[in-house]
Amino acid sequence: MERHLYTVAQLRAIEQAAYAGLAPGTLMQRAGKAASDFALELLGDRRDRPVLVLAGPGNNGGDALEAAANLADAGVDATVLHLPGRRDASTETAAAYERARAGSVGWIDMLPPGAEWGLVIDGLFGIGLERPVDGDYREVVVGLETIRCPILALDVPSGLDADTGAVIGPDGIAVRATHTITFLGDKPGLHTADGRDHAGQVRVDMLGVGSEALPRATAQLSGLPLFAGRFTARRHNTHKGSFGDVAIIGGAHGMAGAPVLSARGALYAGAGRVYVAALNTPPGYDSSQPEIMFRAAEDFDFFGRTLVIGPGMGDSASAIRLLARALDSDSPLVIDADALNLIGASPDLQSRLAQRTAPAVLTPHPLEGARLLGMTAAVVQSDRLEAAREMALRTNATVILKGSGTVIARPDGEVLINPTGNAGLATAGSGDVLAGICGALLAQGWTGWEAAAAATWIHGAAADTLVDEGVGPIGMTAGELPAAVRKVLNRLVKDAASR
Ligand SMILES: NC(=O)C1=CN([C@@H]2O[C@H](COP(=O)(O)OP(=O)(O)OC[C@H]3O[C@@H](n4cnc5c(N)ncnc54)[C@H](O)[C@@H]3O)[C@@H](O)[C@H]2O)[C@@H](O)CC1
Ligand SMILES: Nc1ncnc2c1ncn2[C@@H]1O[C@H](COP(=O)(O)OP(=O)(O)O)[C@@H](O)[C@H]1O
Ligand SMILES: [K+]
Repeated sequence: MERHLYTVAQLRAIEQAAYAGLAPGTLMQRAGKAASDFALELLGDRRDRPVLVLAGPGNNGGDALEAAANLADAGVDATVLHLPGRRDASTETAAAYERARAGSVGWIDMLPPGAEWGLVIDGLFGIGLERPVDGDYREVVVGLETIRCPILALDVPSGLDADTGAVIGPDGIAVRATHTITFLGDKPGLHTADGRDHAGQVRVDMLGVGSEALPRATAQLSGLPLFAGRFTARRHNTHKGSFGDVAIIGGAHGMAGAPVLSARGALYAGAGRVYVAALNTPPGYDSSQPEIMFRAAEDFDFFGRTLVIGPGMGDSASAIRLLARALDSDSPLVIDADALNLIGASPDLQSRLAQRTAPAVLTPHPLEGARLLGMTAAVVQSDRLEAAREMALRTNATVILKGSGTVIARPDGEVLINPTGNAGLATAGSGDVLAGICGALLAQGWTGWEAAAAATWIHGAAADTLVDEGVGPIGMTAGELPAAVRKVLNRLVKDAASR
């Protein structure tokens, strides 16, 4: 249940249904209690430090007022910066205000410059945000940028769109929280686009609402339960043919490195045999990875092989011919980089792709995705889930829309958001490695959906391991990923065996 991600429309329905069976104010009191408990946990043994509580005009502000009253009752020095707006508050929020007023909470109406806080609680706006944060609200959010203490956002960091993870407005601003406690179900916007930077660590509190009251979520956070069953120990009586052939098709003149990175990704993710089918005259061998076999792409037989097409492939007539041949083949296919751009520009290639029956996984970054959809990258980024769904529907393929909080979509509209990975991956070639890992999993018999979900998760987890070891995020290179991927994979298999 905690993996499920709900839209604002779904959350409103959950909220209404829950409301009907409870005394007025119950949900807000529960939200306030969950928030103050988390705040006390974050303060730890620094409970003597003052806490600033930002309370906005709506029910998110009501949650904040409940939390402030609870903290004051617990002996914490809690100060509320109250920005109630012009509309009347809801009955619950008005009650929360009265409660906070009656207690020992302090009140201010602007951020005192230079004040130091042990914790800030952001209850300006939640899922009711209607427009960019401006005026006094904006001033407060700007003021928070210089405050050095944990910031706990209630429900959603104020200014962030809970559905998309985009900061609202062309020149928008949103609170950058270190932690978010989110109510009645997790939200996609906390995990993709700007979401990861603004939400920090996310905790979900269902406010006592049981899973029977929840609608079916079409989005969820990706994670091991979705594919852990695939991690089985290798049998002894196997050979290289048991683990599939992967061929990377790419490497036009001057771009020979890209398919080699994909090939290493495939090799370290367990493919039995790995080829680079190069468009340009292939090198004899790769001295640092002599296991990779090089062939000329035009003469290469695709039959019985999993293909990763696109890395460093260019847009020559030969590239287009090879792509058409790959699309028409029965081989499982990962389509990356230049191959995506070629498909975006050709209705003929688009229809060949849509007619395939063997698995196809597309791995666009936002600009490649924009070319596929005939829009700008900014529009793709403004709603990554919708863009990925649209691409999957149009191409009849599994789509991995890369970037912070990679979105994986399939044609029936189901989406996953990947929680692993970090900005160390923002370096040339890391996408090539991802395509190779995905190819290796397809070659080992995984479905497109499982391969896409697991490849993305493992790729991100490998990067997280490297950061833990001090190898990044700054200066992490794509070439360092494959060995880390191998470690992650073997650990997963070992963990699965010991369960
Ligand atoms: N209604 C319920 O049953 C519950 C609601 N909860 C909280 O209530 C929140 C939703 O409450 P609301 O629907 O009142 O929405 P919000 O509290 O997010 O904000 C809506 C209010 O802010 C104003 N507003 C929106 N954008 C603005 C902007 N950019 N500048 C200035 N004013 C702006 C609106 O006119 C409205 O008055 C949730 O996020 C959650 O925190 C929780 O207490 C749980 C239960
Ligand atoms: N800031 C980031 N946080 C998490 N993952 C990232 C970030 N930046 C890039 N990535 C990941 O790194 C990879 C980059 O792929 P891509 O843009 O195709 O690069 P290239 O074509 O150079 O290999 C993708 O898997 C993407 O999701
Ligand atoms: K908030």
